[in-house]
Order: sequence, then structure tokens, then C-alpha cells
Amino acid sequence: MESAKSAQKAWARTPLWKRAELLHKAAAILKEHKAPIAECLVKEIAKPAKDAVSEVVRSGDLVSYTAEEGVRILGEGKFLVSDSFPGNERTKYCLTSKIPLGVILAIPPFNYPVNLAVSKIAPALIAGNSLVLKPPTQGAVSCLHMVQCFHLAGFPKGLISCVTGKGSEIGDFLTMHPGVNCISFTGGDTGIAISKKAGMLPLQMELGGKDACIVLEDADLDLVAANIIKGGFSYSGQRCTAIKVVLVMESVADALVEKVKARVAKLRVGPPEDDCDITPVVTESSANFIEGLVMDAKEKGATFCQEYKREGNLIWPLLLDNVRPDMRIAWEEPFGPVLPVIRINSVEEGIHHCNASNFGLQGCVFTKDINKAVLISDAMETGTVQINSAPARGPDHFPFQGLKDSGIGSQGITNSINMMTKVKTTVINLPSPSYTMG
Ligand SMILES: NC(=O)C1=CN([C@@H]2O[C@H](COP(=O)(O)OP(=O)(O)OC[C@H]3O[C@@H](n4cnc5c(N)ncnc54)[C@H](OP(=O)(O)O)[C@@H]3O)[C@@H](O)[C@H]2O)C=CC1
Ligand SMILES: O=C(O)[C@H](O)COP(=O)(O)O
Repeated sequence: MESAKSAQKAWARTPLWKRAELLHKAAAILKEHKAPIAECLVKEIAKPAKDAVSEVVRSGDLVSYTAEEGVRILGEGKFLVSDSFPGNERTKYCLTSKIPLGVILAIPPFNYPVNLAVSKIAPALIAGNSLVLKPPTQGAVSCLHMVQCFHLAGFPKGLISCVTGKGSEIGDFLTMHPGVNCISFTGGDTGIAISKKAGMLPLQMELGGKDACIVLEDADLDLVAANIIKGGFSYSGQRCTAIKVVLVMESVADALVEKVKARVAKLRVGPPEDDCDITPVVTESSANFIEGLVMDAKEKGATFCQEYKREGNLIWPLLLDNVRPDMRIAWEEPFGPVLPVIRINSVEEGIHHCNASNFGLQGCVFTKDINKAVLISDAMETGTVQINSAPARGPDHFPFQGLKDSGIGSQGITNSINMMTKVKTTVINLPSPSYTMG
């Protein structure tokens, strides 16, 4: 914490173009090291091999984009004159600029240990902050490799520290440390507890989701089925933006379920090294939790479209039809390859289910009627609604935010840079009014 504090003072005096130059260098090194870092992701968190490489490449691109965006938005300030406010002459010139917050504590989750770490590191650095990164325990080795790329790029010593350790053991020390000036956290309910303990700090919280997929009668069902597979089952459903409940109009439900079933049958289940679609979930306790949701749905009469199968942490993809609101899986996020389908008789019923959730991350709606889609988007209480595509955070420069228990603040490159700065004002007071004559 102390080295982060002193390194930040020097870093804030480093010209913006130079900070950007170093970030571009780090981005290039990160991409050069994509193979060993991706290998760590495969081994540590069972991310399918191709997705692991994409995560690293996407992260390099994110760092470069942040450098460019930072140069633009941090290079500009505001100039205000006093006579625009009633009762004032033009005697005051107000200059505003964006200044760093200080030490940023960055805590990413296991599912994108590299990408969700750099989405905090790069904006923090371009804005002149220093970083203490607490990587997820599963994903820590990948994070350390990634941080090494920043060190190889030549960032000053102490500016980026990676502190490994279990969140349950070192979390409180870090989040309640007086040297921290901002916390950027992505993860589960832990974020809610951190928000309560953190005190008067700027917080960026990206938490869980129960993203709903509303399917109307006129939707292109092949498109919907393809998106349900991608949105519900990629990385075995371990994405905050995964489709976590399908709300389909009864009249097209049979047809949609058949189409999704056919595609589920084609998913390859097995080790991440073989680039299988469905790989073991991250921990045994996670697998047990998922199983608990499945058993609850079974007891309460859900229709199993496939046989439930589990070997250790590997859970076969499962579509549960005829799920009802009294089942846990209707509301809780499995963070695994199990997807509930609720049949609805009106659009309002779908919107009601979506809005009754304590989460409000993303959602999606499938229809050919763009006017209806916009009305539904406006009615859904979520940070983002995707029309005719599955929920997704990317591209990484898009704003990304959750309502209700899904978060505080907004991410995305531009929003993160702004969030990791504060406004500083200098007012020049003139002895007598001065009007620019042109
Ligand atoms: N909205 C979003 O963008 C995203 C949300 N999520 C959500 O995250 C959850 C799954 O991810 P998961 O990694 O298990 O989430 P967790 O909340 O368990 O962990 C997230 C991070 O917090 C750390 N942590 C744990 N306890 C503490 C503590 N007391 N103080 C400080 N840090 C702590 C973890 O470290 P350690 O690993 O050592 O426990 C990890 O680095 C799901 O609910 C999912 O929806 C996930 C990704 C993105
Ligand atoms: O952590 C997550 O799950 C992400 O923020 C989702 O990112 P993605 O939509 O790009 O997979």
C-alpha cells in the first residue's frame, strides 16, 4: 500500500503521452505472451483453449484502446465563465480538469482473471493512479503473468502490485485499508458486503446477474436458439452476462425448445485443453450448488430436456423446461451449464419476471418488430438490453453496468477512466469584468 502510494505521486507527474506510450507497449507484450497466459487460463479455470487465447488478445486491445481514449478525454477540460449565471459579471474564469484518485484497489473474479483485471488496470494507469490488484485465487497465476507484461513494458516499480491470497483471508485488510482511494470490484455478493464496509470511497461494482431472454411469437427461432446456446452455455454458463432464464411465449415454446435441444446435443463436453464447449466448473462447491438448483427443480416438477449428468466438477449441459416461479432456478444464478425455460402467455408476464429479480445486469429480447423491442427494452429494469442478440459485455468500450444488486457505477473503457478520476477546479478571479470582444 505504501509503495503504491509513493509510486502514484511520481506517476501523476508523468506526461499523459508517456503513460499512453507505456500502455501501448504493455498491450503489445501481452499479445506476444498470449500462448503461455492462455495456457494458464486453461489449467487454472478450465477455460476452453480458444476462448483463453481470445481473452488475452481482447485484453491487449482493451489496453491500447484505453491509452488512445485516455489521451483524448484526459487531455480536455472545461472552461466556464461566471456571467452565464444570474447576478454575475464576467469576473471569474473557471478551469476544470480530471485528476487521479490515488491508489485503486482492483478485485476481478475467476471467470475473466486477465480481461477483468486489465479493464481496471488500464483506465487506472492512464488516469495517473497506481494499482493494488487482488487477483482471484483461481486465476492468480494467469494474473501474475499478465502483470509481468506490464513490468516488462517498463512501468515504474511499485505502481502495480499484485497481492495474491484468499479473499476471505486478506479481503478485509485490503478493502478497509485507509490507503485505498477507490475500489473496482467484479464478482458476486461479496461486492455488496464490501460496499457496506468500504466507507466514503468511490466504488465501481459489477456483480451478479440473472439475464433474461424474452422471446416473442414473431422471433426468428433459429437465431434465438443459436443465441441461447452461445449466451447460455459458453464457458459453461460461468459468465455474469450469460442468459440465465428464457421467457418464451407459449405458442412458440415447443418449437424453440426442440431447436435448442438439437443444438445442446451437439455441444462437446470434456477437457478445456481439447477446446470442448462445456468444461468442468470452477470448484466442487460450485458444482454442488448447481446440483442443488437442479434437484430443487426436479422435486418441483420441471421437465428435463436431457438427463442430468455430472462427473466431479464436469456437469453436462441441461435445459429445464416448464420451470415455474416457485423453483429456485427461476431466480438464482447457477453460474453453470443449466438453463431454465419459463413459458409465458404475455410480454407483460416476461417483463414482470425480469423486473421481479433482485438483479438487473443485462437482458435480451427477440422479435422482428423493432418498435415493440424498444418498448420492452425501456420496460426492462436492467443496465443493458440487447435486441436480437444474447447479452454480452463487449465490445469493451461499450458502457457496462448493472442496476439493483448487479452493481454500482458503470464500466466500459470511457466510463472507467472517468470513474477513476475526480474533477479539479481552478478559478481565476479578475479585478474587473472582462468581456471578449471578438
Ligand atoms: N457483473 C459482472 O461483470 C460479473 C459478475 N460476476 C459474478 O461473480 C460471481 C462469480 O465470481 P466469483 O469469482 O466466484 O465471485 P466472488 O465474489 O466470490 O469473488 C470475486 C473476487 O473477490 C475476491 N474476494 C472474495 N472474498 C473477498 C473479500 N471478503 N474481500 C475482498 N475480496 C474478496 C475473490 O477472491 P478469491 O478468489 O480469493 O475468493 C475474487 O477475487 C457470480 O455471482 C457472477 O455473476 C462475475 C463476473 C463478472
Ligand atoms: O465476467 C463476465 O461474465 C463478463 O463481464 C462477461 O463478459 P462477456 O459478456 O464479454 O463474456
